[in-house]
Amino acid sequence: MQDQLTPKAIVAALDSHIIGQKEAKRAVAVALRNRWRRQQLGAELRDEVTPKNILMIGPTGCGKTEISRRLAKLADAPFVKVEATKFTEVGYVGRDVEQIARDLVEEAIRLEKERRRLAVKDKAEAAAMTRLLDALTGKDSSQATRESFRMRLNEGHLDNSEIEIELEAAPSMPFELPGGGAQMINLGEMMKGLGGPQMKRRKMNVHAAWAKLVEEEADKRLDQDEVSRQALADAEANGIVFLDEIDKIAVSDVRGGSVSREGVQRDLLPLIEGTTVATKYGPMKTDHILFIASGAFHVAKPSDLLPELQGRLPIRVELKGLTEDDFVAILSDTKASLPEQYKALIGTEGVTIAFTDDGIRAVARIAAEVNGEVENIGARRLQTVMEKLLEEVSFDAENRQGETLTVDAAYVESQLRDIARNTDLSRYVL
Ligand SMILES: Nc1ncnc2c1ncn2[C@@H]1O[C@H](COP(=O)(O)OP(=O)(O)OP(=O)(O)O)[C@@H](O)[C@H]1O
Repeated sequence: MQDQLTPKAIVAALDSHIIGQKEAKRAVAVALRNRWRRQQLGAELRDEVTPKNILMIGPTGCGKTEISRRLAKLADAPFVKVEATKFTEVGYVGRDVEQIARDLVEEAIRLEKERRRLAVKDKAEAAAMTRLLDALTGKDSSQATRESFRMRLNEGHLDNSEIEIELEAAPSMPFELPGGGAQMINLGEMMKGLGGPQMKRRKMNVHAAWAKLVEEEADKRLDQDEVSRQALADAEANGIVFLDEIDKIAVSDVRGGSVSREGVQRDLLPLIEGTTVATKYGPMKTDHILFIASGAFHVAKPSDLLPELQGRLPIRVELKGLTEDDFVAILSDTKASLPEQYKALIGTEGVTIAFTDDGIRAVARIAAEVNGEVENIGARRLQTVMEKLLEEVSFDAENRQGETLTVDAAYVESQLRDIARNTDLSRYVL
């Protein structure tokens, strides 16, 4: 799978979700491909090749996070987003930036469990069904009773019935002791030594109970040590960290109380240059994490960053502010676009929504106008505009079953024109 993710294939996949921003897409595509290329090298050279981190420069809401998140999803890579300014807040101390690496490992654990749960799904479901039937019919119930309940369960008839089931009380995963990630105790193992994990009775509906039981049975079948080992390796080799608002820590002028911006840059540096962070799953090397830093750079310039940091973000790409035409394309040409989402949601109530081309154009125009007059929040504006546009039908849908609502320019005007014209009002509503 990974070997088919050539830069062109990656860009094509990103194109179905993100309009424009060609340069940024190419940069992340090459960065991802370089990871695969590195894996093909001999061990000696492989260690020498470090990622070329990326600095994305562009206004808010133009696709910086979206490109990075989609890239991670495509590569099935662990991904975390952090606001760089978070570390300038009062109460933060230097070491806290290491939390970024720990969060990345947690994310890798989640992904690894998800992959492995799939492999044990059939067995876990069978065991969960036995426990569910025990709870519903009693352990000694006849085969016939169990069969009839099994059928009703499978058909979903019992989904909303309340049931009491026994679930593990303590999580069977290692936890961290205060004062250091390297020390750890495996609570699950300790519990086993004491005669198995503690169970706790809980009431919930059958639907929720089924999900919990399957998860518990799947986790029992996972080798937790193996999960930790794989996840750690995955975070080290494939992790992607998105560092937002890097421009806001570019000028070292904050005094009095909060951590200075330059201080935060200095703290981040070892993480980006490559260091080892103690996590509860073991030490993690950060050398090969891909960092994508991003910012609008309206005031500060990339050259205001510490020289060492500039050197660690060698690939610079500029993303453009989005225009009305881009908004039309975002609404019409992306996968699972907002209009498609609303159509499907309202469709569940038996109401059909039909967007016409001039309706879409009108939404795009209003979004662009409000961005120009109030504040430019990029494509995020489309969400507030669409929400307001369809507020009435969203609320009323149950009384309009069988109807078709045509969203054309006239309808958009009627719903939004007054608000859009009134700058004060649109400041609050759109
Ligand atoms: N070029 C684009 N094509 C399609 N959708 C976009 C585009 N740019 C932004 N969006 C949509 O707008 C929303 C916000 O975008 P995103 O989170 O990428 O902003 P950003 O550029 O990272 O801004 P910030 O720096 O403020 O986080 C997302 O829901 C995204 O889907």
